[in-house]
Amino acid sequence: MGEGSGGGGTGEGTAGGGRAGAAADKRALRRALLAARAALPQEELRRAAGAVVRHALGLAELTGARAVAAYVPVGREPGGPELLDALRGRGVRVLLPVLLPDDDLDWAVYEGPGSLARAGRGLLEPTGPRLGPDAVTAAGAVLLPGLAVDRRGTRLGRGGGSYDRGLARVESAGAAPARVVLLHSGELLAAEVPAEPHDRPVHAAVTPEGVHRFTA
Ligand SMILES: Nc1nc2c(c(=O)[nH]1)N(C=O)[C@@H](CNc1ccc(C(=O)N[C@@H](CCC(=O)O)C(=O)O)cc1)CN2
Ligand SMILES: Nc1ncnc2c1ncn2[C@@H]1O[C@H](COP(=O)(O)OP(=O)(O)OP(=O)(O)O)[C@@H](O)[C@H]1O
Repeated sequence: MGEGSGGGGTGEGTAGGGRAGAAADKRALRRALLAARAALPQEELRRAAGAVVRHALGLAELTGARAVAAYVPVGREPGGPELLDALRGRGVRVLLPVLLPDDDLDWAVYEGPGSLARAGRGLLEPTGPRLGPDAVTAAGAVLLPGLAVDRRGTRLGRGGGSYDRGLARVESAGAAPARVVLLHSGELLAAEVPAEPHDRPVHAAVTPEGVHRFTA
């Protein structure tokens, strides 16, 4: 069933339905989206951060969730750390990812701004006890990073397959938390994001404009 070892490979880059085609198309789309993020003015980033946090905190999907898997936005990612503090202030157990050497994710509980430390790749990660990769299965909702989503809810991530693996564990455990991606304006695409069999669509996307829900 595999697509060969390690996922790299040569001879891709041409359009066409195969999986190598989708992976190459994802890489090209990622580059374009990162370039667009890099061009966003500081003022827009500030405005977007506040609006995304506000809309995210209003999500019905988060009401009643005792644990929420989230992440610490870094660089030009939408949202801000206030989201984590606000959730924690509601008594929610906020789980944050710790990137493992193979790009899989471990998880630890968010214990406040002082409990984060700089890690590789510009990330801010929790310093508390690691709960193991299966800890994400306890989340009642998952807030995901992403670069874009299409109208079907297909999400484009950073390319590590980290969240794809986490969501596969969640599914194997029989859990079905809401999956919500946080994005900038313009990252809700009219064009389709190339989908691969391992991709799990999100239920909603939060942008500075508001919440967009997808029907499965
Ligand atoms: N804030 C945040 N945390 C997260 C993720 C994420 O996307 N955002 N991840 C989602 O899976 C995992 C980390 N995966 C990552 C994969 C690639 C790069 C990356 O390409 N970094 C650039 C430098 C940062 C930049 O874009 O400026 C690099 O290494 O060149 C970063 C994180 C877990 N934690
Ligand atoms: N459940 C899984 N188990 C193992 N590898 C996986 C799984 N899901 C995806 N992968 C691998 O991860 C790699 C990256 O996948 P993809 O480009 O879809 O990542 P992404 O969705 O952009 O990243 P992320 O999930 O971290 O946001 C692919 O090579 C894929 O085969």
